[in-house]
Amino acid sequence: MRKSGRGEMLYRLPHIRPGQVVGLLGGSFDPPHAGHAHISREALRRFDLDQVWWVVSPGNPLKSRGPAPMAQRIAACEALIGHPRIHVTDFEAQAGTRYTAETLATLQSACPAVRFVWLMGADNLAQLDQWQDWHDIVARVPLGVLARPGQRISARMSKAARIYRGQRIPGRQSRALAFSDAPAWCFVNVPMADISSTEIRARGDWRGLSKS
Ligand SMILES: Nc1ncnc2c1ncn2[C@@H]1O[C@H](COP(=O)(O)OP(=O)(O)OP(=O)(O)O)[C@@H](O)[C@H]1O
Ligand SMILES: O=C(O)c1ccc[n+]([C@@H]2O[C@H](COP(=O)([O-])O)[C@@H](O)[C@H]2O)c1
Repeated sequence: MRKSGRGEMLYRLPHIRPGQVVGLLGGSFDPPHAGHAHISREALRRFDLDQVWWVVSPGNPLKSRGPAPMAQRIAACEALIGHPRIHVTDFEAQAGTRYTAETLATLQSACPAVRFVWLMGADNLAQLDQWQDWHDIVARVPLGVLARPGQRISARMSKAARIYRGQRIPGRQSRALAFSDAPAWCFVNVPMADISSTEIRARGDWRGLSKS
């Protein structure tokens, strides 16, 4: 990250044109897996996005276990993706943000002409009310929620889903989400990929250098 002549922060970000729509998939990616790639491809199509950015988190504020080093996770994401409209960013490390509300505020001021949608699996919607300033997140960007095995009911019954039930866009209108004013959210019933980073770590297939 550098400063421009006028003192603005200049971040290294994937190339994007004014007016385009970016879906942000925040995650630990410890490690990245086919489920991340699958929901990103589905999100591009179902929410009519121009790009998806994988926002690799320096560390989820709700997880006590530290992830593998950032450089290792970024390299694994880049090796896995192989899609021209899905990109990886270490934006949170550059900006020094950890909480999503802060990340979104910083990103929106860095890219005022870009439309952002926050993407998440259904498990994250179920926990959203525990995130810092979560009402601010919902007020800032539309939320695109993708089905995840075993999480459909908990997501639908979640506090966030109940409080914002009037702002839900039906799945059949998912292509309207990005151009809807926040608060707006949409749950899409995509084919599900039964895979998680936890399972891969448990199998010992990821030589993360993380501390437990
Ligand atoms: N198989 C999947 N189906 C749907 N959503 C998923 C899937 N895997 C990950 N996601 C979503 O991707 C985002 C980033 O997930 P994350 O990097 O934490 O992977 P994870 O597999 O959930 O990891 P862990 O098992 O360590 O919690 C989250 O919004 C999560 O809900
Ligand atoms: O802002 C918060 O309080 C917050 C709490 C939990 C998770 N998040 C974000 O949610 C995304 C998914 O996290 P994870 O670890 O489940 O992959 C990632 O971008 C985290 O930074 C954010």
